[in-house]
Amino acid sequence: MLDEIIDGVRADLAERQARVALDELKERAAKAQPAKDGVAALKGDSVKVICEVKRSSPSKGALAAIADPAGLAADYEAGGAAVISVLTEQRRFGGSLADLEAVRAKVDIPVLRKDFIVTSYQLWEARAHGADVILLIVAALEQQALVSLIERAESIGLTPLVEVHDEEETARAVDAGARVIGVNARDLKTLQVDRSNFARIAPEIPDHIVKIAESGVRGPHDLIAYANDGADAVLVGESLVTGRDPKAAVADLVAAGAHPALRHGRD
Ligand SMILES: O=C(O)c1ccccc1NCC(=O)[C@H](O)[C@H](O)COP(=O)(O)O
Repeated sequence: MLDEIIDGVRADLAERQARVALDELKERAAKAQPAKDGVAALKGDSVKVICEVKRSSPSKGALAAIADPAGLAADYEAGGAAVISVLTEQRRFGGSLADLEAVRAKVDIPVLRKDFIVTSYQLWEARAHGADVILLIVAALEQQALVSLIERAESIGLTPLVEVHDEEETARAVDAGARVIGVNARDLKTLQVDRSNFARIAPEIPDHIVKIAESGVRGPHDLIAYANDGADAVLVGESLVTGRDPKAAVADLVAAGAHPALRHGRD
């Protein structure tokens, strides 16, 4: 699945690279408002909530039309989201850089470009379109590429969220210098969600690194379970975009994440 997605990403990327020169992106990035600090947004007494703009997915197909991604992001922000995640991959997730730019223009909190990043060109694209945080998927990158993308992202002000699925990828993320690691519960081969991944892998992540539990959060009970296993933040897509009231759903998650009982061990 990952290879198939990345083949499509590379084809779309080649088309954009033929249209937009790297120097032009760098000029746009220089004019963008300075990147917000993703690490600061994800740390604190409470468990933070990253809310995703997600139209469709390989595992579920169409989820929600989302005619107004910026309006949805504004609802997420009003509900108390710490970061907005915008899927910009087009073929499987129905996203775009235009979505990223619209969301950036609407909200004040950091925005994550969630995509399958394989070259530094995509980092400049992310910055030029207003992203503050970018996703790097360990399974999609050789170690040298991972190290250099983390360094390049940091050098242009982006916070890399480094995504892992198992212990080996976690060791690679730590060695590469990740400051934020996301453990994705969704297996990239079977697309099945196994929430117990986080509890197994979190102890391998050093304390100074921000820990994010990604995928499969259906409501406050899943946030609480992830928090009890050491999550500093959760990343939520499907349950928010398919629910009736995203703002209220985010507020419920944020309230659960702020419960004093979860503070034990986080101070
Ligand atoms: O969502 C998928 O089907 C998927 C398949 C292959 C690679 C990535 C995929 N999703 C990206 C994500 O990581 C999720 O959108 C994100 O963690 C939110 O998950 P959820 O709350 O379960 O929608």
